[in-house]
Amino acid sequence: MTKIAPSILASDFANLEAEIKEVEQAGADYIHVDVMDGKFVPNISIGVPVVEAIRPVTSLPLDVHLMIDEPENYVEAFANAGASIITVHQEATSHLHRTVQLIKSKGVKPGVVINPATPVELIKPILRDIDLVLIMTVNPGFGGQDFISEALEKVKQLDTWRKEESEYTYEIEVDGGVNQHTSLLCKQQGADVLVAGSAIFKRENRKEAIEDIRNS
Ligand SMILES: O=C(CO)[C@H](O)[C@H](O)COP(=O)(O)O
Repeated sequence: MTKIAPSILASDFANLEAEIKEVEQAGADYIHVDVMDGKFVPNISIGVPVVEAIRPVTSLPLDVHLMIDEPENYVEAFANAGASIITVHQEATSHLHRTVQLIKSKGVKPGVVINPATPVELIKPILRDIDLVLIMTVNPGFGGQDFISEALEKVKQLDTWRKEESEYTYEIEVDGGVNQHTSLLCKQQGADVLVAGSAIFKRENRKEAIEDIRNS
């Protein structure tokens, strides 16, 4: 069954605990946390204290997407705050292998994410070391953007590689512009986890929203 990771970027921050509990009850599999530094992406969102604050309010894995330059400097802080998965951008560090090993050493699952214009071949050497690959279908930084369908070729390639190579155990996650229509395209190419912000939190009925995305 396709996993659904609601992105709290689109939630009501004044009621974050209630928002998280509602999507957990509604069947979410991960809570997706978008961390932005105003440098790697042109926006600032949430940081370590928020991850620490939400850790006790849900039993779901916290899927922490670091949209920050030199993420290696913050791995320990997010691990200590309670991240279950830490995903770093290939474009944001000169030391991808070292950063992935650092995440693992903290007992956290490592993920690698690439922007829409980044070729998937660039991360092939790291695939056997990671638990998750995140394919961006928008340019990161903001919720509510249009889905870039060209990026789906990379989902298909990742699915092909993992069918050919038993050492690859990564989940394929897609993020950006995912809704009940675009979700079908993602699943058809082999995506396992779908991140959705606006399509879940901007709807009154979160259960229906999650089911519509999962069952499209
Ligand atoms: O990483 C992100 C933005 O950089 C968000 O997770 C993503 O954009 C989700 O928002 P939406 O579903 O509204 O597109």
